[in-house]
Amino acid sequence: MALTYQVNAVGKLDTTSSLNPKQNVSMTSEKVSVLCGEEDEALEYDDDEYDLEAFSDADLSCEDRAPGFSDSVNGVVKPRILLMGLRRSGKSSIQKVVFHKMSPSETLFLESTNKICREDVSSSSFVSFQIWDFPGQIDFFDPTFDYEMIFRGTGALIFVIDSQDDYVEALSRLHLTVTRAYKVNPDISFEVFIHKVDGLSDDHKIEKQRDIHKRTNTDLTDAGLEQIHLSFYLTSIYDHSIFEAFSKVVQKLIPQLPTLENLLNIFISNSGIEKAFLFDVGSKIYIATDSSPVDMQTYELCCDMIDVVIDISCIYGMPNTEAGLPHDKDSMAIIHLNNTTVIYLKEVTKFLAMVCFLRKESFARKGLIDYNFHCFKKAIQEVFDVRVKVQQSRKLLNQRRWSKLTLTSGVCSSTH
Ligand SMILES: Nc1nc2c(ncn2[C@@H]2O[C@H](COP(=O)(O)OP(=O)(O)OP(=O)(O)O)[C@@H](O)[C@H]2O)c(=O)[nH]1
Repeated sequence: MALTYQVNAVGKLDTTSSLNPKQNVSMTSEKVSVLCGEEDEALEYDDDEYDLEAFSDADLSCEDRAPGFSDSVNGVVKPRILLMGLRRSGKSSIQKVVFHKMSPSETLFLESTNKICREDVSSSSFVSFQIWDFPGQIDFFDPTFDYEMIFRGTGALIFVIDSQDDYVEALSRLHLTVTRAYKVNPDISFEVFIHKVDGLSDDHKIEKQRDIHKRTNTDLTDAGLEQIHLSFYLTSIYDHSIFEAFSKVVQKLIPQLPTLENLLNIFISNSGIEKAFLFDVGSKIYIATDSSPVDMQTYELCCDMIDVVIDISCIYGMPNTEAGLPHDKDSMAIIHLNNTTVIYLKEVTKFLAMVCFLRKESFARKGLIDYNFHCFKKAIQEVFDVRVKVQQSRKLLNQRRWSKLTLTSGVCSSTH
């Protein structure tokens, strides 16, 4: 099923900021060399030839069971993102809004979390991780809480601070959490969400961020741990800031990020495109963008476009029985804004979509853009292929290790 529609939207987008798509471009794949910038004609090709779906799967489920390490047995070790913070700081709301499409007002009725809630997020081969939502009252000194085991397999630790509340206690908890986690695993990226900023004025937000930043760094320096780096984000579930912040956290866990960025740089510089994002459609997390700066307004427009595409697909699209989605890898959408900007969305896989910003004049060369997009898709498939191969060999290795272990323990028990 291919969805093609055009929406004339009235909106104002500042596209005057100079974007320099050519910076930091380097060839990463042989296939990329086929991207062309001179030709201006539509080229025919068979899009179905490259079936990226074979490498994608969707699994979004909240599990109440106790955390375990079964994934490493399968060879697929998903990076873990921990959501920590004081009670009622907004941890579960963040998870529900970003990954379950819960409307922000519904979070008012969320019950307090009383045990660790683990959730697998695998929207595509690139977006694959686990989120562990911790109850606010977790006690590190409780002997039943094995924090070493938890921090050892963690990729990112998000600490949520309620900015509308007094944050003195939250800061001492943050310090305790970060120092403990760092001692167990210095590779964790520490992310601090200064949350619920929707109730604050712009000046107030900046002031709070500066104050929190200063206090945490002073505490770390006093403890002789100034090498720990914390990243700060101002977030709210009532706007796009939470999606943007989560995008940045997830990007740090994607080892192929530099390759994806290079591919996007090459794609836009050869297609007359000003900005391109690679989105995980389900969560509206962007997993990569070109090297030009991201402004919030552009990101919000992308999110709005994805919402429009999903809504129209749900109403008019035929459900894809295989994945249960109303859109598929051939879906695309074009929105013309009234300031000569065009937003072009094209699905890369069932779960990933590219959203591009370009001027009307550049869009006249749609044939060239589509051809370059086709090459981009091929190059991405190569990156997927490498990843799949690595995972398969890891799986094989682990299976061998396990069968050896079982054999040894079997021999031991029979000799007793
Ligand atoms: N104004 C505002 N309120 C928020 C925001 N995020 C969450 N909340 C509210 O904060 C309250 C607590 O949210 P929860 O998600 O249950 O908090 P929690 O950290 O999971 O709480 P525990 O499970 O007790 O640890 C709810 O009433 C939410 O509606 C936000 O960005 N802005």
